[in-house]
Amino acid sequence: MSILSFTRAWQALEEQTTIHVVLPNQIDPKNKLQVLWLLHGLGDNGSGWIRKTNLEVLTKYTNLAVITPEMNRSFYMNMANGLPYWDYLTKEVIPEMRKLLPLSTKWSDNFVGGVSMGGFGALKLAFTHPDWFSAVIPMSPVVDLTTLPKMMPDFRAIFDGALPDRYLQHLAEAAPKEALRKLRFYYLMGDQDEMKPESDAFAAYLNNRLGLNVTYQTEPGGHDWLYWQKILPDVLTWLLHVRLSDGKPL
Ligand SMILES: N[C@@H](CCC(=O)N[C@@H](CSC=O)C(=O)NCC(=O)O)C(=O)O
Repeated sequence: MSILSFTRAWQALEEQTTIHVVLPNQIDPKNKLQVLWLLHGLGDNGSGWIRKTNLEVLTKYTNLAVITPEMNRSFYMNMANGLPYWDYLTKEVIPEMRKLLPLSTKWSDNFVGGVSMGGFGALKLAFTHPDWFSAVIPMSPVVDLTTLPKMMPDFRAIFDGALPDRYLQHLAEAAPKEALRKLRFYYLMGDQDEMKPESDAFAAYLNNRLGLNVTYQTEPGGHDWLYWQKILPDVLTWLLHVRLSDGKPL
């Protein structure tokens, strides 16, 4: 595997960020790579996935590019008193990385996942751009923004006024239902995670109210990297099944 560390300035942010990329050794120029966009949580950065898991070893067997954008403490938003990270991600990072690397742009070849704040980001990307990804993997996602003050003392950098209630539900309800129902979700949550009751309810809402294809897996685990590094092999195995079930050679 190759690990690239890609640093440059971005127009939306007017500052430098570093994006980490895991690439397979064998790249066939005729077949563009399938991509897992893997999002980090609060207090972390894109390097977290590389430093705190065995991502490099696991992806040796998956022939997949993995991209971990740097999103700072943005909650995957254009911040009210900060930088427009959502625009940077959706209008710059994803299109630019696709220009620079041999990445497939097809819906069926793109997958998005993330932990905690990054799980929120993965759900937000799926609901706002359901035609960009075919599989969505929220791991211990924050699904209720009204709980933000408990975890993030500087939440006013993101939201000026009242915290949005049912933010993800509104996005999901506004998304084209046909496109949403084509997505496959693998939603993972630790039993010891304080946010589990919100996720139990949110996963049930996605499955039962919206009729989405959501596999909700809960097991012993907290809101931490011990749990996330433990579930990463399950995530990549589930993704392999999804990719193989599409009938394409990997
Ligand atoms: N109150 C802290 C919260 C930081 C924190 O615990 N972050 C978790 C992810 S939680 C959701 O996004 C984490 O994994 N941090 C990195 C680590 O290595 O522990 C704050 O305001 O930052």
